[in-house]
Amino acid sequence: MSSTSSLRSVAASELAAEQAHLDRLYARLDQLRVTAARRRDEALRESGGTPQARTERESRVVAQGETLNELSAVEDGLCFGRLDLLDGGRRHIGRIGISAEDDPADQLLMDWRAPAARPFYLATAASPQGVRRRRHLRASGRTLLAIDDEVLDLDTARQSQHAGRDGLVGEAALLAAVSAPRTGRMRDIVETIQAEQDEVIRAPLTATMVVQGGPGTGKTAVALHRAAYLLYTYRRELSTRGVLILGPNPTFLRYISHVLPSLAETGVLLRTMADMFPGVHAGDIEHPEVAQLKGQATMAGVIAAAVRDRQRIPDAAVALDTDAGPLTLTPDMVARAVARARAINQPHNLARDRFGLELTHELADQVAEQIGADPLGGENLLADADRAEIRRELRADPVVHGTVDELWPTLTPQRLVDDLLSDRDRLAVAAPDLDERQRALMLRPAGAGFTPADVPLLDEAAELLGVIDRGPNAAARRARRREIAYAEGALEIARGSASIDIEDDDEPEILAVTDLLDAGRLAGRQVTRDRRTAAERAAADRQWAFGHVIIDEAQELTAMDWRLLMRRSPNRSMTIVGDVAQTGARAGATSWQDALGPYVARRWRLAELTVSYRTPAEIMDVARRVLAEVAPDLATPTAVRASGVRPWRRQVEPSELAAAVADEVRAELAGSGAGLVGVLIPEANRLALTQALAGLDAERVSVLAVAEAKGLEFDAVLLVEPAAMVAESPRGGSDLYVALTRSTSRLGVLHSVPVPPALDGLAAVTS
Ligand SMILES: Nc1ncnc2c1ncn2[C@@H]1O[C@H](COP(=O)(O)OP(=O)(O)OP(=O)(O)O)[C@@H](O)[C@H]1O
Repeated sequence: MSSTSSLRSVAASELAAEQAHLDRLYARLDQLRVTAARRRDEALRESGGTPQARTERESRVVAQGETLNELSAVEDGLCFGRLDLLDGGRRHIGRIGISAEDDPADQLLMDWRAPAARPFYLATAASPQGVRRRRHLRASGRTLLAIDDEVLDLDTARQSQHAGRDGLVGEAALLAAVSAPRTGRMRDIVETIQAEQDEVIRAPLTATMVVQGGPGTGKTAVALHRAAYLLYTYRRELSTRGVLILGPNPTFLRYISHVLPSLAETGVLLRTMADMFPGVHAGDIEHPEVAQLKGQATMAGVIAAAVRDRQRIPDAAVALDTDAGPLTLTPDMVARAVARARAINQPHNLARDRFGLELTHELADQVAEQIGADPLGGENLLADADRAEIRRELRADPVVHGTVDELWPTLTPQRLVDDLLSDRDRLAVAAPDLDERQRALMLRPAGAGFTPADVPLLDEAAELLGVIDRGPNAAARRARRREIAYAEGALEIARGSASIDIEDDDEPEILAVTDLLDAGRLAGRQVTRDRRTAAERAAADRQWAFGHVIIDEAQELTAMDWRLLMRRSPNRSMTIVGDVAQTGARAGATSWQDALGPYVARRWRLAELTVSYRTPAEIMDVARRVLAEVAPDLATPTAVRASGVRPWRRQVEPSELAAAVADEVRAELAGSGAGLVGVLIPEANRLALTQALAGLDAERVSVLAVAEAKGLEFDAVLLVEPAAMVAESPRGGSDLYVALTRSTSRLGVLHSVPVPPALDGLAAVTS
């Protein structure tokens, strides 16, 4: 039960007291900023000193700069709540923690991520968690506007006998937040996190957790707040190893990118799959069927076969004109050298030296045969030292070098994949299980750019090829990698033999070693002299092992994508966020167990989000009918509110469609509802509609195919020709479900051909 008090009904003294506290907080914030700026400037002014002193100084400049960023990011909504406890205590809750200048123990403001702030999100009248009253503060800038109180003490609640509005925490603040017009940038939800979301945000670091939830249930918001929570709680581990957040497309990354700084966090790498291979930007889009083929797990075998195919055994003997005289390289000699080089189980580029050595041995034996043979048929007359000398000479022989290059070339992943996808014969050898048509589909000209579906293939190739690291500090890097690999192995064993099954026990009482230590720490701290942040270093290092990996829209990932990501997350500390009902990619997931099973068996935890904060009840009713066809066993989330606006549909002549869409968009822009308009279209209509809408307010209007609208939201959505949208893809039903649920309040459908049956019930309007 909750009671809400507005500005008018709260005693003026109460407001004045809160404003006074806010004033004190802002004064302290200003003071902290001045101190951080002064320290940074002092460090900048210092000069000279030993290299170590310089490095330390630079780190201080970076650290103070980060502190300043954090302090400026919390200006708006610095303090948004207060808990009054049953024991008489009181805590103000805000975006960061602030203590009094003269007494660090005097906590003026509690960071929302601190354990003591948790009751702000969890306490209810039925389970008050020591809280008597929860207060939401609404401010504009530094001025307090209103106070919303919820009394959680059951006695007080009973006495007041107000009409009950149970279930949601901080209902007034929540409804205000979800009803506000959208700006095209995601906002943080720290003021109104709900209990089921809080469970996910504060789950232990080591878990592999899947967050399944329908559209608008806050999966993205929760994932971002989890990143902020983890960085706050496990700062030491994560500041060295970083957190990766993977999203579906650049528009989506732009949409969410400012949320984390406003949560006062850095050290996070935001990426799409297209950028997960350093040095390659996979910009091109390709046919969904090709992407599907490239996403299948069997492609790992195809890449392995492509690498083996580059370890060539000639069909016939080859004559070599070496400095030691003419020699004959037979297929048998090469086959023996290849077999011995493969037997050392090293990646292709690293095993190449061994191949060269073995080949030289074979050739040296031939030279020895020629010049050391005993004419009387006895043992070869050459001494070991003579043979060694022959081998040395052959190793330096340019003809032998050239032969090794030809038979076992040093390869980059880019070259291997490019050669494979642009050569019919190579593809036929490496992918015999694909049929002619499929291979023909995959073929493309040499040197054509890479696509996002190529990225995991490049990564697979890089694993199998190995990198010959010759840059500065290469030896140190190799040593470091060996240490981490060893440590990860040790942790994996510890993890595998843990007696607790995390599925069965939410709060394991016995700490496993992996709860205490990760490989980075086990192996010693990540190399420190590098001044870049963990995120910057991770971006440049293909083999970086992240401290935590967060994946949004994870249902879109293919089996090959998962392989890449699991390499970046050897400790499997992951938050995997998605909705299997919204899968658009043909090789995307329809079952979490199928996607994750190969890596974590059943050791993953499922959290479900059930309330939609975006889509109003009227639109959710329509979406429900679509979902019933797409995924009958999944439930649509419950809408947190109704908008009072009925979704509609209007049929027009095909020739009038583009103009009708433009008219509707203009009407939206001119209407009273501020905010964004999303025009969601089938690919086939893109050109006509882009032309028809050219010149309209680009800040507020977006014309997008469904794949581009994943994860986004608009105040009003116009859905164009849904039947074509459904027909365009084998996952068309899911696309329609995604499209319908992008709206926060208004939905209209414009079509020239009949709509899919699930939309028949929409109110039909004429112009
Ligand atoms: N506790 C909350 N308080 C206020 N707003 C919230 C809360 N949870 C979610 N929202 C808002 O609801 C909207 C939908 O959230 P979000 O985009 O994270 O959902 P999603 O589950 O990722 O959706 P989709 O599956 O469609 O991508 C956002 O505007 C978000 O800010």
